[in-house]
Amino acid sequence: MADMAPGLRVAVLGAGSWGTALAAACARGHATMLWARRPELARRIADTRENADYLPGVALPQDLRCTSDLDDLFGHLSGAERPLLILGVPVAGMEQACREVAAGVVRHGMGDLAVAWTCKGLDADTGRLPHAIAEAAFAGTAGISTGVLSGPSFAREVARGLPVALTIASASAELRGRVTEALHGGAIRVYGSEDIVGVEVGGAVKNIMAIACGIGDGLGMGANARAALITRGLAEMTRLGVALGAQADTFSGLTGLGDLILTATGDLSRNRHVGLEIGRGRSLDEILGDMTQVAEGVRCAPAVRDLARRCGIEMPITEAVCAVLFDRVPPAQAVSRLLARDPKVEGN
Ligand SMILES: NC(=O)c1ccc[n+]([C@@H]2O[C@H](COP(=O)([O-])OP(=O)(O)OC[C@H]3O[C@@H](n4cnc5c(N)ncnc54)[C@H](O)[C@@H]3O)[C@@H](O)[C@H]2O)c1
Ligand SMILES: O=P(O)(O)OC[C@H](O)CO
Repeated sequence: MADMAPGLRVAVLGAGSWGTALAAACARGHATMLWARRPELARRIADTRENADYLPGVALPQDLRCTSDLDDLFGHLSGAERPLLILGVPVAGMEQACREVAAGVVRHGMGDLAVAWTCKGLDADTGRLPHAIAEAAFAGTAGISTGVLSGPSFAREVARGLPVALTIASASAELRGRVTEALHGGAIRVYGSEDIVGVEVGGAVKNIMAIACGIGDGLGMGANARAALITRGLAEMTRLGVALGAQADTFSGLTGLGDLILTATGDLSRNRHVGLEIGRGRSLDEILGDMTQVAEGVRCAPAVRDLARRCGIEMPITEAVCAVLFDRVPPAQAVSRLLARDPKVEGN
């Protein structure tokens, strides 16, 4: 196919709901290849033009190529003037994906590759943000520039061509330019940022707040409680982010408040769904057992809580979510504990 921007070629690693939606969006203007971990899924997508496991009912562009062979993916990218690789894997797959990327770059002798990840969370074992995982995995491999793509975006809506605004954060203007060219246009707007830490902290913490709001709604706590959780959740997110070096105003943008509102109130959210079901009285094991897609906030909540404790940052809603999910504290009791905290000055 003819590229709208000659020289830009895109690959997406990870054929879950978000990777598939992004690959479909990129394929409308640029030569794009999607990599699925399971060969059987890659074959089915190529044959049927549908990812029935993750985006059933969505017709994928005819031009989108699909593979399960990483060498196909790097072959597709390595001949390009301006190659862009988008990582569509969850945070649990980030380290392995980055290692595969570093090995592929070396194997294919690539001197330039822009890599943008899309996961929203932090490493459940180490508390590292995604950029720290990438930095470690890419150390010693020349030519890789990096960034994080985030913002309020349900995959299913993007796949249907509904309007969305995203943010690409990177120190590299060239990388921000490639991601913008790959996605901006039609129903998609892409904004740039240099605040990688702020964008990553927003993405990780909003999932926990969506679980909290889901719990509140599942308990029937009402709209006032939901607004309070969103607002105080934003305060928690901002405190942690600023302590880690983020800019405070990033949290009033798309990847902070924007994504928090979407995920905490939108019923397409998997994290909100977990909270709703907990509030209605189901157990976490039962809920997760019924889900085929990832709810990043569940694994991420204890890591955020522990990181905040190490930084001396108060995150009472995050603490409450962890207590309900993992310490068997009844949701109503966790709410009572939150309400019983000492009065304080707003803004702190
Ligand atoms: N779905 C959305 O609306 C959306 C939007 C923006 C960002 N995100 C973020 O994108 C990331 C991916 O989410 P998703 O919605 O596509 O998830 P998903 O559950 O739909 O799909 C996950 C994909 O990653 C693969 N995967 C799972 N664990 C893996 C591992 N350990 N190593 C390699 N691959 C692995 C799965 O096979 C699957 O292809 C998450 O961090 C999510 O928060 C999702
Ligand atoms: O379904 P969730 O809760 O993972 O949210 C999806 C996106 O992150 C919303 O921006």
